[in-house]
Amino acid sequence: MRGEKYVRAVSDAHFDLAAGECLALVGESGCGKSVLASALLGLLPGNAETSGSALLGDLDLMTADEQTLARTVRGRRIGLVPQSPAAHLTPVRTVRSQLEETVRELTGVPKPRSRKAAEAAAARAAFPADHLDRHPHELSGGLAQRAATALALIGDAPLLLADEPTTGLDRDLVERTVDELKRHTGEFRALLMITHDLAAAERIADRIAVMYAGRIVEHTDARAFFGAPGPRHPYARGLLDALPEREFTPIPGMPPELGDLPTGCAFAPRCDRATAACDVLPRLDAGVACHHALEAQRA
Ligand SMILES: Nc1ncnc2c1ncn2[C@@H]1O[C@H](COP(=O)(O)OP(=O)(O)OP(=O)(O)O)[C@@H](O)[C@H]1O
Ligand code: NI
Repeated sequence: MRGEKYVRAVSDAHFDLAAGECLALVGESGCGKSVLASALLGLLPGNAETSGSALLGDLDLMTADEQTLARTVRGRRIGLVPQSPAAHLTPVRTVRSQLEETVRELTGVPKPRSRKAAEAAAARAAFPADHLDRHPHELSGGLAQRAATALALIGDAPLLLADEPTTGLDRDLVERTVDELKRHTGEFRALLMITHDLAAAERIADRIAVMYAGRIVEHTDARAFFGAPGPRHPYARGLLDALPEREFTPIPGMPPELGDLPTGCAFAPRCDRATAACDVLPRLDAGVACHHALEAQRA
């Protein structure tokens, strides 16, 4: 940023994802979820700096050049359901023409047959056929979301990256959309779903990674997280307890500024279990980045 200032949007993120698996990445607004997704696709803004590696098969996405990413990765090896579909769709062209072009480009279906294939792609994402000839600005948020999902599924990519794929959708459509993503993932593809919607995550995720202030603070089996023994990190527990169908108690305070993070645990100022030990940054160990949670586990 200007004036030699740095924003640490994502730090020490580490996870793997196998074919047939769904990992849900959850955490509140601004914690770094979309930055992580953009980094995997080589779509970070020009001033961003990255280090580390992200292997997709043998290809390191962090060091791959733009041509490789553009020609072989985006759409083909990683399908993206973008966070802001209205901004992602081309404003001056109809949904139909964008779907048809994507079908021809990614699947090699020739022009005469691309119309039918585009309609099938729309139907997969529950995008209504009678809206295909509309432009993006003529769509509601939920319809733009479905158009973006339809586009993301066309390339049959082995990894699907869905950034808030259910924003703006009603509950039954949320369920329908995540079920379709899960069905599409099947045995042979992997799904990384970024979401605020813990109910959607519970419905389809095998594993949950909880992010706070740019770090993954808990990474665990979804069944253990939503059922027993439940979340172990105090922040993750707070997220679940904040749900209306649970205790409906919000986490007090606000997340920190990522440009001005404490050296220790970033959640400590909001945590009722914080002690002097939390001045030392807890690393993710046995799936949780909290000194107290680890202690409780060892006891
Ligand atoms: N282009 C940018 N320039 C500077 N800082 C940025 C930029 N994009 C993101 N950030 C920083 O990275 C942080 C994480 O942003 P990100 O979009 O990943 O959050 P998120 O977890 O996806 O939130 P949301 O749930 O609202 O989409 C932001 O809080 C912001 O400080
Ligand atoms: Ni985001």
